[in-house]
Amino acid sequence: MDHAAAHRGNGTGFAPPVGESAIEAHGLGKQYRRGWALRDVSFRLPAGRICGLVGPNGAGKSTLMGLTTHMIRPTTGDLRVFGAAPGATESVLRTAFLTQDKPLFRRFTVAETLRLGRELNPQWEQDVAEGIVHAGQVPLTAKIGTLSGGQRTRVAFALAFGKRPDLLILDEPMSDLDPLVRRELMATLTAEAAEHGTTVLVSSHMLAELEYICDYLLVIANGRLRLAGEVNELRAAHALLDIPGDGSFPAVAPHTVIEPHRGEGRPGVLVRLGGPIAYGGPAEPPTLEELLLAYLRSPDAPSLITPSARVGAVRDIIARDRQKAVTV
Ligand SMILES: Nc1ncnc2c1ncn2[C@@H]1O[C@H](COP(=O)(O)OP(=O)(O)OP(=O)(O)O)[C@@H](O)[C@H]1O
Repeated sequence: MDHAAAHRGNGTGFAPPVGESAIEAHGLGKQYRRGWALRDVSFRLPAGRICGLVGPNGAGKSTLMGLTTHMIRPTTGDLRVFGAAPGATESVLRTAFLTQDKPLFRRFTVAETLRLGRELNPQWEQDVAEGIVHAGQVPLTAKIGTLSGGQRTRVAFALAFGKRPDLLILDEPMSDLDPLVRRELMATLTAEAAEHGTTVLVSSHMLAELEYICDYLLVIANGRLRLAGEVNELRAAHALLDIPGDGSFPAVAPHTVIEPHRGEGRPGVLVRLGGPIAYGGPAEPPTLEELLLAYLRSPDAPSLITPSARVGAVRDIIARDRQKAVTV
């Protein structure tokens, strides 16, 4: 699923060409009194991708989203949204952020909430926002405070989509939705993203659902980046082999064992491939869920960043910015 191919911008005049970075982080870190929430994180998220952000509780996912939306300032490093600082007007206009707590004014009606969205956002699309609200039979006259948690989430989704952002950031958006509504809103998400080339960064603990919507992936554990890149490339870089997981089997030599004992019925050992598979037994690519579970269970596994997710050295970025400043 390459949403970049479908990109046609949002009429803001900021439409990213194919190949542009939606997010670029260089040596990004955030330190609190208790320690580092995020440390030395460098990656790029190409525009037009739907990217899952995965990691255990406390891994640093919300911190990364907060840094991307200028709600948190970095301790080290640098982050750009479509080439601009997160607090710059260009980035703010192009980004919508749906937080875990989805703050809405409880005394406003749904219609008033959407009106506020329209007044605050120059690119507002009332039809899109109302369509999402109507699909859930949420009355426009109802006060936000009287809605169920799931209905409030739907209104928050309508606000985020109505803004018609180039970058949509969703922090565990689906956790309070019933399975049917989750499916419906995921279908809305993928259809909107494909039609408008929206880049989506979505954090979730629901691994099977991420498989359904994501074509790109960032995995964080203990504040550090473990995996980054296209789902297909990351899956293809691994295999499930039917060998002993203790490294005693000679064929494991060029490969790195990520998880030795999965115990889930499929061939036993998940390896990162280091060369051709040189044994006659079964070798299957892992599903996205199997890959994610293996990395979540093995937080010390070496990191893997595919070429499209790699960034240049910070000095290249500084040189590029200087060049921009000269040519503008
Ligand atoms: N304002 C803060 N002050 C101090 N520590 C913080 C603050 N915010 C986050 N942290 C710490 O930073 C680390 C990363 O937290 P973060 O909320 O980014 O994790 P997360 O991956 O989003 O977790 P979850 O899946 O539980 O939502 C945690 O150890 C957390 O306790």
